[in-house]
Amino acid sequence: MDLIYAEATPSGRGGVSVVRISGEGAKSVAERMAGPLPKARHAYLREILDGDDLLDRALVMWFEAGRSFTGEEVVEIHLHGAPVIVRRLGQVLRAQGLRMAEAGEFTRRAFLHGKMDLSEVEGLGDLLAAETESQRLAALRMSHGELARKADGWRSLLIRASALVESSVDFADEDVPEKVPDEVFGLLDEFKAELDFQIGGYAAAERVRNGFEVAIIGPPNAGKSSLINRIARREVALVSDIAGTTRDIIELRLDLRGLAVTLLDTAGLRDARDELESRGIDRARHRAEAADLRLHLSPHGKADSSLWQDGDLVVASKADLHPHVDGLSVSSVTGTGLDQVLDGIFDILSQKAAGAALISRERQLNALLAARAVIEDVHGLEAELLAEAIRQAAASLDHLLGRIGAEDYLEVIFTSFCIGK
Ligand SMILES: Nc1nc2c(c(=O)[nH]1)N(C=O)[C@@H](CNc1ccc(C(=O)N[C@@H](CCC(=O)O)C(=O)O)cc1)CN2
Ligand SMILES: Nc1nc2c(ncn2[C@@H]2O[C@H](COP(=O)(O)OP(=O)(O)OP(=O)(O)O)[C@@H](O)[C@H]2O)c(=O)[nH]1
Repeated sequence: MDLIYAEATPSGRGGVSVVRISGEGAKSVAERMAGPLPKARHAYLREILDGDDLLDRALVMWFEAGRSFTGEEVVEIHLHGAPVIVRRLGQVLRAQGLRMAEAGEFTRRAFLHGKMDLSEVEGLGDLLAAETESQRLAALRMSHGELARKADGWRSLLIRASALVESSVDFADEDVPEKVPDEVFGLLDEFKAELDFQIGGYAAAERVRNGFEVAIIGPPNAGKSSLINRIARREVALVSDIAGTTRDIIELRLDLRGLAVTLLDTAGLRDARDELESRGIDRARHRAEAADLRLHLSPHGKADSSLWQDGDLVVASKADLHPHVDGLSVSSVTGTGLDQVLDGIFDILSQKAAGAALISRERQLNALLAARAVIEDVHGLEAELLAEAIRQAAASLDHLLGRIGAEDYLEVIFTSFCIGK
């Protein structure tokens, strides 16, 4: 594989810029510029030379093939963080025949050399995209192989089951119908329970990864836009005392005490006065129905019964104008009650988040559903068919970890990566 390089740190001015080189010969490329680098994984402060020209004084280290992030020989040059220095180094490297890496190419090489499986690559992608603590934690677990280790455990169950089935075939008396040992079904039931647990917790994990949706709904002029503005601490939605101001849905991405949440401001619910308002209300209803939680907002703290779902939150608005009512109330003018409303949302969503599985992508879900489907009705199957079902379940696990069929998927995932990762 050819030698590639890229800036690993974000481009621009900063304290330090790291340029990474990967591929066979990376070390000699670096030694030509920086002098001898005797020990792998040791940082050397060196003058980086372009011929006789001093390019920078930098920290340089190398990693031997097989013991690096990509699995190839890797060099890191930690330069002063000025774009002009990075640019100059790039020129020198290209002059030596190196090529600038594509987005995700270092990680792709790590995958190709078995340093990471597909779930770890996905976890790394999530980690780089994480905006909140819960996203960071879930991504970190995934990128450190937690799902991969689980899947290896399941694979061991299948291997044991498969060995038991084989032995029942091998030693069966020709005249007596072979009997599959009960233990096989015990193992498969155990596997099935693990799959069910992950499949059952997929939706919550997906929400943690992509964010929960909370729709603020209520009659016109209830103060929905004012509330979302107060939470955003800026004017994301227009506020007016004209009923029916909000028509389209306005989204606000929030880090709510570590959870990623999208708040939706929606059109006030009433019999629409015109076509445009009517379309806005339809939209509001659809999004509200599909949301993870509805916050019913109105001056008197009444819920909209046509959109009510168990566990919804009811909040009285304009608390500065109205006497205290039972339950939650908020004033977007004074801010009274705002923390309690946010706490209320957080409590409900964090309960949902607590049910999160490890799998959080549709691709992962599909792999597990496929495994689940082939072992659904195995009880009483004869040995040959049973062995085949177990093989197929194991193949689904191979899909999960990208041992089969990863190529197309990698293309998709790496387009979301930066150059240098
Ligand atoms: N300077 C620097 N910092 C970094 C990275 C990096 O590449 N360079 N990372 C890049 O993402 C992350 C750390 N991840 C890394 C993962 C594996 C290896 C590595 O060398 N693995 C070898 C050796 C393992 C060992 O000796 O324990 C291997 O897996 O064989 C290095 C960094 C975050 N910080
Ligand atoms: N006193 C007081 N007035 C408020 C409060 N919240 C909103 N208002 C006022 O109520 C009116 C309607 O507020 P909006 O936030 O536009 O209400 P909305 O629910 O988004 O209205 P639609 O877009 O018509 O559905 C505006 O005049 C706001 O200034 C509040 O907490 N206290």
